[in-house]
Amino acid sequence: MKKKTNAMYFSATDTTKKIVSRIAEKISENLDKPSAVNVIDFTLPDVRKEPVSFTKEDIVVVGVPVYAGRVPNVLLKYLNSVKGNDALAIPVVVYGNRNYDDALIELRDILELNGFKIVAGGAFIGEHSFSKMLAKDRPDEKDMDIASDFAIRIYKKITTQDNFQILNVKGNTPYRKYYMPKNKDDSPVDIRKVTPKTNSNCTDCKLCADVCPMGSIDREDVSKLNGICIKCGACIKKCPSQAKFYDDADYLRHKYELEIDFAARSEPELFV
Ligand SMILES: Cc1cc2nc3c(=O)[nH]c(=O)nc-3n(C[C@H](O)[C@H](O)[C@H](O)COP(=O)(O)O)c2cc1C
Repeated sequence: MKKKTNAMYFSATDTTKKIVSRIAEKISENLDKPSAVNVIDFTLPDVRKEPVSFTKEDIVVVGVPVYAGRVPNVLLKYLNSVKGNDALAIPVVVYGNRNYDDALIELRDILELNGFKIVAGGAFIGEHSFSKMLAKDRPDEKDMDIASDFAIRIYKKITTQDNFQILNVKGNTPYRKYYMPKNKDDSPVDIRKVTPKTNSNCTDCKLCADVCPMGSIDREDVSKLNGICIKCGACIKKCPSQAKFYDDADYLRHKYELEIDFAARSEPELFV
């Protein structure tokens, strides 16, 4: 089969990257003439300035993390600009063990509207961006095995079918509103304005500025922000000196509540 496999993802703390890469590699391995997977990692802002288009020879595994139960809104402009031209697509969302709500159905719809044919979709679990406890170290080996089996089912579907009808996935239409955390009085709180602080462990290595998906961390003074913070966790989790942290009371309360309320393990859900 003359198809080219692509892994396309946004992944601030690498959980989405792991799942999407495994699925794409396994599909590619199973093709008659496996070629290296083409990677489009659109985590950093410069990559999102480049136009992307595919052809009907492409299979594209597209992954995003779930933010507030939806596709991260900061990615909508870029995702809407990708041209499918009848390429086959596999939408994948990765969430932090709370819920993926309407993220998968939203990603499916975006890709479909962009001219992709949807073969299958999946929701996987990754360590929560806000926490080192919630879904700790996921995706783990069990998740990766499920991703591999999913890829084999996708490969079989692609090789036995050429007409892809609308794929049913879990989620509501119209989509529900962006999920909002609650404060101690049970009122919704907006944590969008929360920004990371920098402590004296900082060695000024600039890694945080390099990995910020919004390009917001000032390279001259890494304790300053020149743009928005999406709370993606990249600067916090990737800092080699544990110099970045959040101290906002509502944010910390939300993180603690998630760790307690969603401690029970969720499993991936696949739609083929
Ligand atoms: C702003 C924000 C909102 C999030 N909202 C949700 C959510 O609604 N449900 C959930 O289970 N996880 C949520 N998460 C956690 C991420 O979906 C999860 O940790 C994911 O694995 C991160 O992917 P990445 O490692 O590729 O960045 C959220 C994370 C962030 C940063």
